[in-house]
Amino acid sequence: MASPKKKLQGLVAATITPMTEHGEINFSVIGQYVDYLVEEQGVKNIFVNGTTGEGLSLSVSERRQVAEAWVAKGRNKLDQVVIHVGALSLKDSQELARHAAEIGADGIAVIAPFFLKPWNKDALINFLKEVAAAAPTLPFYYYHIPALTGVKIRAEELLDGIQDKIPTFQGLKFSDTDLLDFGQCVDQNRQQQFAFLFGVDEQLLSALVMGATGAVGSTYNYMGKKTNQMLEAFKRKDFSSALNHQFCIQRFINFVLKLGFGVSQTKAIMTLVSGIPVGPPRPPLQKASREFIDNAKAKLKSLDFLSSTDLKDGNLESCS
Ligand SMILES: CC(=O)N[C@@H]([C@@H](O)[C@H](O)[C@H](O)CO)[C@@H](O)CC(=O)C(=O)O
Repeated sequence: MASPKKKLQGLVAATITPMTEHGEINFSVIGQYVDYLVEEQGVKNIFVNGTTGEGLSLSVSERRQVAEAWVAKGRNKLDQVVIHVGALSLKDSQELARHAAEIGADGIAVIAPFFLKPWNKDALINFLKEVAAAAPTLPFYYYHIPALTGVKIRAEELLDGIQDKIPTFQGLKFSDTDLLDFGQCVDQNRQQQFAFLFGVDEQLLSALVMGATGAVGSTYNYMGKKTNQMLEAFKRKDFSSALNHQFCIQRFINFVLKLGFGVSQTKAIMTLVSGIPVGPPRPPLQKASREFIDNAKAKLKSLDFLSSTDLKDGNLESCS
């Protein structure tokens, strides 16, 4: 059975795939991006080619190159690099899984195929098992994101007996708000050393109470430091501080969600906060609007998430 160097825990940034204005992948900023995550955000684990990374909008060849770049630039800097290898074609998924093992990634994750869908647990397990078998030395994570895949099989049901079918299974990335399902995954698998990674950043504190061992998300790219403060407060059982941090994070996410928030807006915010030009998204997604960027910038400033001191004085909303 695959056993990772150490259990995947803490924050995992769902990396953005940097692109040029012409829609090509901008590999040249990936080294700078790794340094920014580690040095400025205190985030040492990454999840590559997932939702935020527009993995399903890249060709297989691009996905291989992106995975290679993150593994190479992250060497001796990052703790773990997990590659999302889910695809509609089992063959593509297996190729990407094999490739992740060849390049020395630390794990692979797979979403449910979402066009011709598996309609029951056995069909989904069968697909996942075939992908996992292509990389028998790598820890395998199931990426549960029913709102995007449309595959509603409960994670609790899927996890029941999963290691008998997929011996490399090491954990769950749970991107859903059903805390009953999440809690039951934790409760019913207490004897296992699985990683339970929550994927709804604005609700992470609730998931920590429910037993999450870590979190994968888009906002850890630029709010990792703030979220780490929440994790530290939770660890030392300072729940009042932890809640203040979560509320602060919620103030920002709630604000942008109301404006319309997705991968395009994540890319714009990352460029704004980090100064790393991660570029526009690839069609069918469209660039974030100027109006969104201006509003998000003002909100980030008012919450002290930007280094600028412009609006600091007398600002009641500040989270610092
Ligand atoms: C639907 C979606 O994109 N969810 C994000 C969250 O981090 C999300 O952006 C955040 O909670 C704000 O709503 C992650 O779960 C996605 C993710 O981890 C990934 O990019 O693979």
